[in-house]
Amino acid sequence: MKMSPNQDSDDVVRLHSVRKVYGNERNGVVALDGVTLGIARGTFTAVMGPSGSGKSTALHCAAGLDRPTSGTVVLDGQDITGLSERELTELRRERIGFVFQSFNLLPALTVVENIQLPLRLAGRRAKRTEVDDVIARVGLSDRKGHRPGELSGGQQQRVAIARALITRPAVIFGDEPTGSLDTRTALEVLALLRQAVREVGQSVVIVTHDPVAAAHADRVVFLADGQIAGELTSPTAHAVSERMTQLGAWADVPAADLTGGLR
Ligand SMILES: Nc1ncnc2c1ncn2[C@@H]1O[C@H](COP(=O)(O)OP(=O)(O)OP(=O)(O)O)[C@@H](O)[C@H]1O
Repeated sequence: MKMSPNQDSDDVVRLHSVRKVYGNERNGVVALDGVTLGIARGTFTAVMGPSGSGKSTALHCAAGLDRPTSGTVVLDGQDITGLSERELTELRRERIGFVFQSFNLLPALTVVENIQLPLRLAGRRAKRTEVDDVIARVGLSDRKGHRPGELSGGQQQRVAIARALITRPAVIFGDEPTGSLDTRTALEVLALLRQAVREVGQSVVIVTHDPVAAAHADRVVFLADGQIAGELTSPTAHAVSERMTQLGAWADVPAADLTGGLR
């Protein structure tokens, strides 16, 4: 395993000078413009920022779903920037968990089968106790044989969380994991993610537009115009909203100026 010289050993993810340009450098869209960011292991991080600020791109680069144009990404101690497609697929399958806004469950499979799927794909046999334990943790022990279509949105997202937890990944990435849930269900899902961080030391990184969701995190990192535009630790929903308002109001100011202005 290759460690980057700037790697903090407690960082489960580290982006170093990550730049992502869609299209070519001259006419393309600069989605990330030199992002350097470390995510401490065993913490819950929320990424926020105005629409188009590069949040999803940052998450996709960190998770090996997208390749930076330049810069490096170190995940769980491994520089993933130079990996082949096959190696990236394996990495995503074995060391990363994903929770999406749209749940992405397989409709023909039962709850248990959906949760076992990542282990099966990795050629591992799921121990029944392991699966039972994770199902109990998300509170779906009485729904094991149901199919996704027979479950509420919140229950489906809980299946997705169980599926993400089953491989004990280095990091769970969530792209708007509560985006399609009502307030109360969203809070339940956030509490589950929080619990995974607290009880098993899971590392979780989510992108969200919701200050209440972000307030469940240990740390909120703000992006604006593809650059880091500040952060909050132990955030409150109010403080997050205020910062978002400032970022929106200052949308035409270069992000470099914002960083100074916010501190
Ligand atoms: N596949 C793509 N091709 C071209 N441009 C893209 C592509 N994906 C994203 N972009 C552009 O890159 C910039 C950052 O997009 P990104 O989706 O990362 O932002 P975001 O902060 O997640 O936005 P939102 O909050 O609206 O989901 C935007 O200007 C977007 O239009």
